[in-house]
Amino acid sequence: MNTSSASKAASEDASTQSVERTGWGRRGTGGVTIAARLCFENVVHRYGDTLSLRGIKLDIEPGEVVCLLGRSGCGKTTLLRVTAGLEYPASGRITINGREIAGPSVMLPPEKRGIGLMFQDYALFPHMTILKNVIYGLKDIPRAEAERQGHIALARVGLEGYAAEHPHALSGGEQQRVALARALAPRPSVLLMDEPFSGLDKRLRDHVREETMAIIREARATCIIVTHDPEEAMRMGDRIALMRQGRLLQVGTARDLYESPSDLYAARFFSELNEFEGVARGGMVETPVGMVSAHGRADGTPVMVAIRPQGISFTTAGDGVAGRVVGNRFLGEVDLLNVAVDGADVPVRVRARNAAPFVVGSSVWLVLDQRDVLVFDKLAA
Ligand SMILES: Nc1ncnc2c1ncn2[C@@H]1O[C@H](COP(=O)(O)OP(=O)(O)OP(=O)(O)O)[C@@H](O)[C@H]1O
Repeated sequence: MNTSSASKAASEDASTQSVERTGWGRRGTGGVTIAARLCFENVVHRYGDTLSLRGIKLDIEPGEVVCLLGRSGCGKTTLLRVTAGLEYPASGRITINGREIAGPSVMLPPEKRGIGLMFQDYALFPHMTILKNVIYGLKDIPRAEAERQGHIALARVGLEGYAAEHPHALSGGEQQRVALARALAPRPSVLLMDEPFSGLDKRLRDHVREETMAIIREARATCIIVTHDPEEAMRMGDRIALMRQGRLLQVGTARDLYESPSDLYAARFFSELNEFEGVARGGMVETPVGMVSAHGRADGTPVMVAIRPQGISFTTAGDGVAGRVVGNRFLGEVDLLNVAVDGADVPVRVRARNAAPFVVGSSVWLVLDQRDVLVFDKLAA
């Protein structure tokens, strides 16, 4: 046995063990995917003169779920399309388990990459049955085997009774699951999902999202999920990759990005902010709602201070910064108040519980929780 067949045998052995561990085999719900490492090495892409990806570097661990987050037009879909083989990178390399799938020497066609792709609109064929939709990508195996695997994939997503239906007979959530079954049927080692829940209303979305995550974890596919929604990214991603204008601005866990955003742009993604300009003096920065640490910045350094509305609370008269309530809106879990304070051009936003007594016109005193204060160099803002 040569080295490569030995390692292949080893990985097959590993996959057999994982069959037993995860229970795929016992429940007869289909074979496992061998999770893959997906690496981007300086990937650049252009649409004519538009630079849509400006040197993407990212290593995704086998079985890891990375959420790609960013504003419209930042290049999320393009990165998925380049990975899937639907677009060519201008330069750079993409590898799966060290094997180049796109780069200077190789450009594998989409069907040879072992990648499943799920589109935002599900892209189901309306004239085909659910089973035919699911087995659409299984062209290289005999029809009977493809149908067997199609039924297994439908069982995996809890739609075994729907094989003979057509897409229009299914709800939005069921169509989403058909699309997921189709993406998983060829047992891809990498699964790419473009805004997979955006077509669903909020209540259904939470439910379908949890189900989908359970299926992805069970399938052990390495996964990139594109989303606009930071909370969705925090709920689903092992890591979040925040994109801006064709670049990865920051990659890390939800906690990394929330607590230590790389700049004001990244911070704005994860919460509403009160923003103040300031200057470091004696290790502190003065803001209209109190003094905050300058985190070691030299005197005279211009900074932007960002304070989350939930980091400002009310204290007893005379203990904090004086203000006057100019707005109070009940949001259910909390009240959102606008408070006018001296030195702030716009009212300060405060999120607080049990704030009903603070009606418009009330005098209040504000105090800061330093955990909700972020300070950035002004140049980086
Ligand atoms: N087919 C195309 N031809 C020319 N430019 C394109 C094409 N597709 C996308 N672009 C441009 O490339 C950039 C990245 O687009 P992309 O669709 O990847 O962004 P996105 O982050 O997925 O946006 P959205 O969240 O709105 O889907 C944008 O400036 C966009 O206008």
